[in-house]
Amino acid sequence: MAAKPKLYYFRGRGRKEFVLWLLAAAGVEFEDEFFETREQYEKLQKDGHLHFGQVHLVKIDGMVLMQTRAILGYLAAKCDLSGKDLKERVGINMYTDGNLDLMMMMIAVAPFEPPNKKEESFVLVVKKAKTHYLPIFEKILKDHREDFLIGNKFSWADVQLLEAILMGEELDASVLSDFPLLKVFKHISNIPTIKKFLQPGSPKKPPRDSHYLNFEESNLTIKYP
Ligand SMILES: N[C@@H](CCC(=O)N[C@@H](CS)C(=O)NCC(=O)O)C(=O)O
Repeated sequence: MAAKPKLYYFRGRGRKEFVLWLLAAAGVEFEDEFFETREQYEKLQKDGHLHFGQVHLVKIDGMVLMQTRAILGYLAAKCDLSGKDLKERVGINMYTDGNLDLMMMMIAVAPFEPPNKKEESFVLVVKKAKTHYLPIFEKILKDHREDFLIGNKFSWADVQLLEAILMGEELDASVLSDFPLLKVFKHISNIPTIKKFLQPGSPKKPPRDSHYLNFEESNLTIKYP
């Protein structure tokens, strides 16, 4: 990759996290820019950079990219993590899209519930993960009989599944207890690029804390379609 991609987002775990994971797993260096104030974000809007008025935004290869799935699709293809042909690519897209639904509940829905509903919402997300999403991925691995979700090569679908598993374990350490194949799959966290990303001090963001939530709630018109 020629120049380093530059990522623009708020300081905290959100949609950009998926992009961070993908680039980190691919071993691509990037620059991580944060907005600390509403004004910095509005400046991007005023300068006409945000087509749909929202972030995140990635500058790469002379382009300014927006929209999570589009950005991820481009980066995955560029980093050779999107399968060997169109059939593998559409399989990867199906798995990653399904998985994004789960992760969005964890990072963009439950944390923003009012205090009296937050805990209940996290419990519900964990339940959904255990009863719906993880059984699906367990079955995919069982039927596919490979170390990876698609083909026999590490792909963007694997990166995202590991991300979702670790996010789930932050909420419930025993989330994988009924999923033996997912437990084995989790060993991909030993891939050197991923291992590095999981070390303290990497660009990986912690779950949204109350300070960051307060910032978002008072500064942003958060819309999560
Ligand atoms: N469809 C867009 C949604 C982007 C989005 O909802 N961005 C939020 C942060 S995750 C945002 O910019 N919120 C600020 C606002 O709307 O004022 C994508 O996938 O990138």
